[in-house]
Amino acid sequence: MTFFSSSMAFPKKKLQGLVAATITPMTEHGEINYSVIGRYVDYLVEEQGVKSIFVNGTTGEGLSLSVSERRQVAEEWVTQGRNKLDQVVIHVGALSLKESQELARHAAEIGADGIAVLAPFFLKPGNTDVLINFLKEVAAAAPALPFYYYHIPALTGVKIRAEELLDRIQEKIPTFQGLKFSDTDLLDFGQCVDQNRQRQFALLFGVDEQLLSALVMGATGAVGSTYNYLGKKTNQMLEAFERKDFSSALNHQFCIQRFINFVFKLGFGVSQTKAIMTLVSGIPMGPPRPPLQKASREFIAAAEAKLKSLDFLSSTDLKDGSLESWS
Ligand SMILES: CC(=O)N[C@@H]([C@@H](O)[C@H](O)[C@H](O)CO)[C@@H](O)CC(=O)C(=O)O
Repeated sequence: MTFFSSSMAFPKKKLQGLVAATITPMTEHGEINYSVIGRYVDYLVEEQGVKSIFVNGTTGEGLSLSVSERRQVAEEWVTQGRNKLDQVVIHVGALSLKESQELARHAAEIGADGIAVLAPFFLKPGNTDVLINFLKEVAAAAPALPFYYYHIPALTGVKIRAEELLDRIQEKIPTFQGLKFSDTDLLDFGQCVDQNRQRQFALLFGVDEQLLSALVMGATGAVGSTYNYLGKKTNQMLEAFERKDFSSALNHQFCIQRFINFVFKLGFGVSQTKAIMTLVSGIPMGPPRPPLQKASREFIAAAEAKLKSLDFLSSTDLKDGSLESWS
């Protein structure tokens, strides 16, 4: 899956376009349901036009899985995605440096296209250099894999600005390839773009409801949870933006916002993402892992009605994901 340029031992295939932050499907008993991952890959590619994935991140409940589960999930996505997906990036961040390194080595062994790491969020790095040194140790465990920093300050509580990190990380981590920027601070994001004049790094935006603003600012791609089921719609927005039809792009973004705003008011997170994906794709995603709780029937009914009213879902699209099968 990876291209090597002749002058460098380092893979340079750019991660771009929409990247789905994959859900980890589970059985009703809370075990990982590996059996549906093949179908999930086909769904992303054929129905949503999404050809790259970000595995074991926030949406994938990566930090709620054991190391052995994370390895198996990564392996299944790489295996099922072979010759179908453009890029499979594995999130290998963990509180333990050793675990993170093990996962990074494993990602390299199985032929993943890149790794991403978030800031350790319990005993936190106190400043930018300390954070970069931690990331460097992980990156060094997979010296041939592109490395991405996963910036998600609202969840990690690590408020180090991405533009400061970008400024210093390049000389410390030779495999550094870019950022996944999951924050609404467009000043910080804009300053990252401003520094990236040669466009050598991938600057991937991670707030789906604000993607158009980030595209204007210079995002080179996007990673998010809604691309699992709104990938087709978001791709239409990207196409409109590409052809400089900003009024259509804005209409698409507003339509996506109407849905996200609606579910936000009901309470939206990984559990609800699992339920919506089950509903839209017909592929059972199962419950989340505790402490997260399964989305309620009321949430599903309301989300289903909204998806239909926005034309994101027709009655004929509903398969076994419909509310009738929701227990
Ligand atoms: C906090 C959070 O889960 N953010 C999502 C967004 O895609 C988010 O679900 C979306 O913008 C709706 O708010 C992604 O940035 C997370 C992500 O890419 C991941 O699962 O690793």
